[in-house]
Amino acid sequence: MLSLRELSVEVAGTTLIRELRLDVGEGEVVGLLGPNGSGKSTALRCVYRALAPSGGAVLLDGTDIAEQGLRDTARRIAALTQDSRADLDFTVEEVVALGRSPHQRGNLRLSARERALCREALRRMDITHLAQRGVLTLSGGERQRVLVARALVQEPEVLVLDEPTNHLDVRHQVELLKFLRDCGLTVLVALHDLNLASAVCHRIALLRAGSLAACGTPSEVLTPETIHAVFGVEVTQVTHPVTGALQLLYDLPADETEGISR
Ligand SMILES: Nc1ncnc2c1ncn2[C@@H]1O[C@H](COP(=O)(O)OP(=O)(O)OP(=O)(O)O)[C@@H](O)[C@H]1O
Repeated sequence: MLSLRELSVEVAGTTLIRELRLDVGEGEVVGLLGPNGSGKSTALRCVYRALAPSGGAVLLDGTDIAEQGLRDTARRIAALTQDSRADLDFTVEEVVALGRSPHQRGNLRLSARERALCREALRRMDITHLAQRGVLTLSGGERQRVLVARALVQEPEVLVLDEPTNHLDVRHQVELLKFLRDCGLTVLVALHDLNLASAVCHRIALLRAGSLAACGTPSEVLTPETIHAVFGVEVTQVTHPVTGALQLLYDLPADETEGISR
């Protein structure tokens, strides 16, 4: 269980996160949603320890992660972040293998089991055909899938992802989110697409100006009233005719669309 306990972040006298309290149960997928600048990335940075909170704590199975070594945390929490980089002149295969580094000491020498793990991650992310390509030659979406594969070979208990669907085409967005739903890991994922979040997340935590505005199942949180209060847009709720998932249609005012040439 991952728990954010009254997590607060203050930078240069400005409060970016205010006493955020959130639990992500084992095997649960929780979506972190909210407008630009509401604090999603800042909260996630505290979880993968790129940032130390000014108050509160991040607990993993009841233990404050700040009391563990960074390597210990990296064995248990893998992150795909907006700052994740794959800009070394390495092949895809080499970058994915780097996911094993928290489990190793000294030179990276993979066992047969670890090599099989890497092959499986390449297959899952549909990048086996890119294994020998230099990462610098990849498209944004291909590179994003390499970073997810690298996180998977870390064999974490918790996956933290900051807008992982960035750069992905619609097929790979759907496949990644389906994978997150089915992988059995504890997942905390920042997303902008409310409909994808509704389809994949067990629960949604909605941030507004660094505070929790709402938290609950997609149908509890993604109400027209809450969406209007937090994002300032009008939506209509519909039920997906096939999956039964709650989906939102955005109500664009007619007078503002009249001028758009078709
Ligand atoms: N080091 C910093 N110093 C000052 N302000 C910061 C710092 N880091 C983040 N902020 C501010 O904190 C707020 C929250 O930023 P954050 O990146 O967490 O938002 P977000 O919800 O992830 O946004 P987005 O949806 O645009 O990715 C923003 O207003 C940002 O400008």
